[in-house]
Amino acid sequence: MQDLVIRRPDDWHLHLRDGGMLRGVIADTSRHFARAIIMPNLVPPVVTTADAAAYRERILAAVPTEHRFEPLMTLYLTEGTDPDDVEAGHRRGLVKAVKLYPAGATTNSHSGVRDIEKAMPVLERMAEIGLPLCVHGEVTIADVDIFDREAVFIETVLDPLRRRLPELRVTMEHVTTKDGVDYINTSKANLAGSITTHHLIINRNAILVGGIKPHYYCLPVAKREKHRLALRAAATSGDARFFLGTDSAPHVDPLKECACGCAGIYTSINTMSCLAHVFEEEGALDRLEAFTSLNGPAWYGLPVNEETITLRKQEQPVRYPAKVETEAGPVTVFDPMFPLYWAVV
Ligand SMILES: NC(=O)N[C@@H](CC(=O)O)C(=O)O
Ligand SMILES: [Zn+2]
Ligand SMILES: [Zn+2]
Repeated sequence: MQDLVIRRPDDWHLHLRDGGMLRGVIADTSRHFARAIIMPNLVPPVVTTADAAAYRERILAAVPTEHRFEPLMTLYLTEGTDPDDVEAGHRRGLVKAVKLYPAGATTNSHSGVRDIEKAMPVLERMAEIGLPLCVHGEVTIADVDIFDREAVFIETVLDPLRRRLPELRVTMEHVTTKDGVDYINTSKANLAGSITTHHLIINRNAILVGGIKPHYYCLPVAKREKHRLALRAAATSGDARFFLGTDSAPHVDPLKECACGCAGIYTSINTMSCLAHVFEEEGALDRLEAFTSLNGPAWYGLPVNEETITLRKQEQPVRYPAKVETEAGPVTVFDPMFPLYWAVV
């Protein structure tokens, strides 16, 4: 038996959805995580400070009474977003970031940004007030190969934007490529990246070898092995620019297991077990805390959590359910394809 005590972790990219799904999944996060950056891609999206305030109340109402959990709210950037509303939400401490979805890039992104020019007044205001922009970094150009969409986004959208607005603080969310890791590593300031649990574990073979596996499909889609290795190196490096954003993204099974399945992998429930396994494999258990509990708060300007959690390596594998049952329907849990021995006790 081996114990690892770390500060309570936070999740810097999480989808909780709403209604019955929210009620079904929230405890899997609030059991282990103290805070999470909540993605605003509901239908309709969380666009205004008033939307975010109302959504926050719905989340808090769903948290089990025995858990302490703070949702960190984000606004969904549209071409009509009002800079004054964003600033007001930030000033009152409610809005922690604004999220850029290129229109059509991922789940519920149709209200996102088509022409970044139209979002410049908001982005300029955010640069002024120090409010981070979270980006889903993929282009949506039809003739760009889906495996290249992150690298092309960095070159054609993100880098030009950062040159134009060097003061804008940008979180590259769910980095999936070596290109992304390299871009962050060479940046001097105002850029950080979140990395998911699943992208540290699977490459694109998981989706396609031996039959099509919809529960390994997410966006950005998992890439080649060399990219997974670059993500592992970044996550386990201790470098303050990289931190955990699980991108746990529940969809009910019928919407995954069909002819046009949704993108998203549900990892909230077993993320800490998976991460301890990965960090142990990389000989970096001593840097797990930086990735899950220290680097994120530093980037978002928040205090670290005072509470701790204990991870224990057990003799027998930890049992997680194959599916989480919610009022909205069953949600399949991420299967790392190896037994997990680390449990949160
Ligand atoms: N990651 C995903 O595959 N899906 C996310 C959207 C996103 O984060 O891109 C979702 O909302 O389902
Ligand atoms: Zn995304
Ligand atoms: Zn996401």
